Amino acid sequence: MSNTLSALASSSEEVQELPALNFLGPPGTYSHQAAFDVFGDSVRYVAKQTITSVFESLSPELPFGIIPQENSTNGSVIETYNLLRCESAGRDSFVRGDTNLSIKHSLVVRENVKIEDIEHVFSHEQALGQCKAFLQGRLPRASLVPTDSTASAARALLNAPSESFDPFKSAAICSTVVTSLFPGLEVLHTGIQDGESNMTRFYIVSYGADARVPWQTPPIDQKRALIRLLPDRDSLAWDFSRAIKALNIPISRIDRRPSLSSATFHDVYFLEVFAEGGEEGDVTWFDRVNQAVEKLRQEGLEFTVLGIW
Ligand SMILES: O=C(O)C(=O)C[C@]1(C(=O)O)C=C[C@@H](O)C=C1
Repeated sequence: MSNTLSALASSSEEVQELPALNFLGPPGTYSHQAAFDVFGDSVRYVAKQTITSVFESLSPELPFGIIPQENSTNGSVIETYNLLRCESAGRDSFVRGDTNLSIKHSLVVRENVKIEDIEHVFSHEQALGQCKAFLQGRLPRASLVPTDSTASAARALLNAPSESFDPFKSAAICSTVVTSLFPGLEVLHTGIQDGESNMTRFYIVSYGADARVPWQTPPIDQKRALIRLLPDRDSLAWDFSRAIKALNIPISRIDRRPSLSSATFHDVYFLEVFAEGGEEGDVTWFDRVNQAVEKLRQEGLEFTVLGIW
């Protein structure tokens, strides 16, 4: 896996012709690995610095992307839901599928750094949140520093020492893959995530609802859709069951973020719906979702379909 990821980080002419897929870089992030599992060598991988820039860079030239959506230990990825609040979601960019990756974190240091030397631990805030027990048990006094990604935290350890940063007193939490991509780093501990199973789910996103997704290993037929709902009143005075009754379709999860309006306690809701038992019958999943949201329209509720897959 690591060799393949590093090969993909280089850009041959053949690769230049493949459809581009934005991922949270640098190479070696979990987003990169999750993308590689489903797209293999069918896309050109374009590393972006943040989850926000993965999403905001979607365009006819950079039509595909992958963004983390939730983790089984640490919960929803807030940056992703904040992006899904924007007007461009459901107008220009759409969710086209999802994929899961089992996440095994390692504590990585610059060669020869010992655990007793570590004063600072760098990583993406999701990874820091997924390793709480290890950090409290083994590095209770270390300061925890959030970074744009797990691999960028590891790569930063190779920087020269400066007044504000000492790589010889620092560690990163990331995948072991990173040590083969960035020589000079070594693994101190593996499997440091809390709990036995730690899984992150990612959304595959595209520019335009119809762009053909270049799956190499397509996920099994998923029959899901994501609907963004915007109540007209403040969320404390709003009866959510109105929307659930109107939709009348199985709902697997509801997420909620403050809306982008300036009204106090005005929240936006994200409802992920699914076809029970993969059922279809005479009506396609696409039509079923559209019929369900038509009921929301009849109720006078404001909504946007962010993706049907
Ligand atoms: O930083 C990375 O490696 C990422 O791909 C991001 C991310 C996330 O935001 O959830 C992805 C999977 C893990 O849960 C930790 C971090």
